[in-house]
Amino acid sequence: MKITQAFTFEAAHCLPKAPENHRCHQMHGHSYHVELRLEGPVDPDTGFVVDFVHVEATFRPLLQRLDHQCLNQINGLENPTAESVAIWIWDQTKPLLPELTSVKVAETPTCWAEYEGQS
Ligand SMILES: Nc1nc2c(c(=O)[nH]1)N=C([C@H](O)[C@H](O)COP(=O)(O)OP(=O)(O)OP(=O)(O)O)CN2
Ligand SMILES: [Zn+2]
Repeated sequence: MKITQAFTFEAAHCLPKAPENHRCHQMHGHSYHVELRLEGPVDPDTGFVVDFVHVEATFRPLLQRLDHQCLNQINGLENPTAESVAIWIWDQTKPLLPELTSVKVAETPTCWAEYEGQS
């Protein structure tokens, strides 16, 4: 069974490795949309794969590190593409939520990166 929980945060970023004439080279902001997907058997007692309340409580401290921040100033996010934000979230969340199978990070409703580990 797959379950997904969605979160949002507001943040500024620039992409220093993009060419200077690239529109994302300059500082700008996004309303980021994050989806955490978890997979596992449904516990016959609770009816849950993992309690959404537990997922939210586990992810909240990481979300607070991102929300209303300049992502470039966060360790490991010096080049904060959607891809690198997804990997950063995965690396810190997977040890806490072993059932995690995918992290999706959308900068806009039409652009996102999805990371499933090790690629
Ligand atoms: N593969 C990637 N390509 C780009 C990334 C990325 O993270 N991974 N990021 C950007 C910029 O952050 C850019 O802001 C992305 O948004 P954009 O497509 O430009 O959409 P905007 O909302 O900023 O602009 P619109 O006016 O809505 O088009 C670029 N590429
Ligand atoms: Zn951007």
